[in-house]
Amino acid sequence: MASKITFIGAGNMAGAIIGGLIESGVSPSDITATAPNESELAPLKARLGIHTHTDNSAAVNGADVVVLAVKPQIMRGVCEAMRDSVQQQSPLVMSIAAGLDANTIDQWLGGGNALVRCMPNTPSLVGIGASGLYANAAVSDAQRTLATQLMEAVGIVEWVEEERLLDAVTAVSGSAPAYFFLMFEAMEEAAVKLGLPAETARRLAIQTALGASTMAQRSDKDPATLKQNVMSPGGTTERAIAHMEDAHLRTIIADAMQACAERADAMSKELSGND
Ligand SMILES: NC(=O)C1=CN([C@@H]2O[C@H](COP(=O)(O)OP(=O)(O)OC[C@H]3O[C@@H](n4cnc5c(N)ncnc54)[C@H](O)[C@@H]3O)[C@@H](O)[C@H]2O)C=CC1
Ligand SMILES: O=C(O)[C@@H]1CCC=N1
Repeated sequence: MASKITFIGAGNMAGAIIGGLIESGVSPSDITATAPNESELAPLKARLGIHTHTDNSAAVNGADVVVLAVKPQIMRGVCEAMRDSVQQQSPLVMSIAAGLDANTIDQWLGGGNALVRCMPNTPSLVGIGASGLYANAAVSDAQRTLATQLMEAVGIVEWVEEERLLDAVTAVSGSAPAYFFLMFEAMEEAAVKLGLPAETARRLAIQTALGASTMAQRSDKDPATLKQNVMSPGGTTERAIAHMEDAHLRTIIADAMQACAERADAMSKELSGND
């Protein structure tokens, strides 16, 4: 992928994707990242060897892809300030912001832009990301391929043909690393109560999640069958799972994901001025 990629914003998510891209063989010299302060950029430049800039408009010059990686709440100001550069350069614009619709961002950038919305997640940092992508009508087949290549460098990619489905992607993968981290916290706390040292409990819980994920990915059996295979009749797992079902864990997860998707939709309306 010999394309010049500029990241507007150099925080958690941009850092995760940049780290993954370099890990996958993209040359650091093809990557630029921006932030308002040199103090935030200097460690990134030193660690990864990428170009950095505090001027967004200047950083857009020469870019084939511009990844918008600032917080949704400041996206409007950031886009409007670099509108002229984007219009002149006509790069593929990729927004990773939660809940900001493609049309709104396109308008903030002057209109007529080829725009891909992407919902990534932080495991992109270790090359095991999961991203949902949506393209507006101005995106060419070649640009779709480029967006796919970019995000496949840091994990798996699923395209959605309806933009509203990105809210569901946010609920199932964008925000979801945090659900699993919560699970690790809870399992560690519970194991400590059962007498294990915290460090031992953490290592066992994390390794078990990795093992379960890897098994689920490689197996031709569905998760329900894999679960059943752990549950000996009258045994220990059956008791634990019964507790989770009785406590309505499925409903808790469904409600949490519904709240997540609704928040993405509400943010979009608030920030585009359509609420
Ligand atoms: N953190 C996550 O797990 C995920 C985040 N996202 C989206 O990614 C975007 C970024 O989120 P995070 O990386 O978590 O935020 P962050 O706060 O870590 O990073 C934001 C970056 O924007 C920079 N910035 C602020 N003002 C700027 C300006 N005027 N010009 C250029 N850069 C500027 C900051 O210096 C910082 O580097 C958000 O829109 C969020 O919705 C999407 C999926 C997952
Ligand atoms: O919490 C958020 O708003 C962002 C979007 C998905 C993950 N983090």
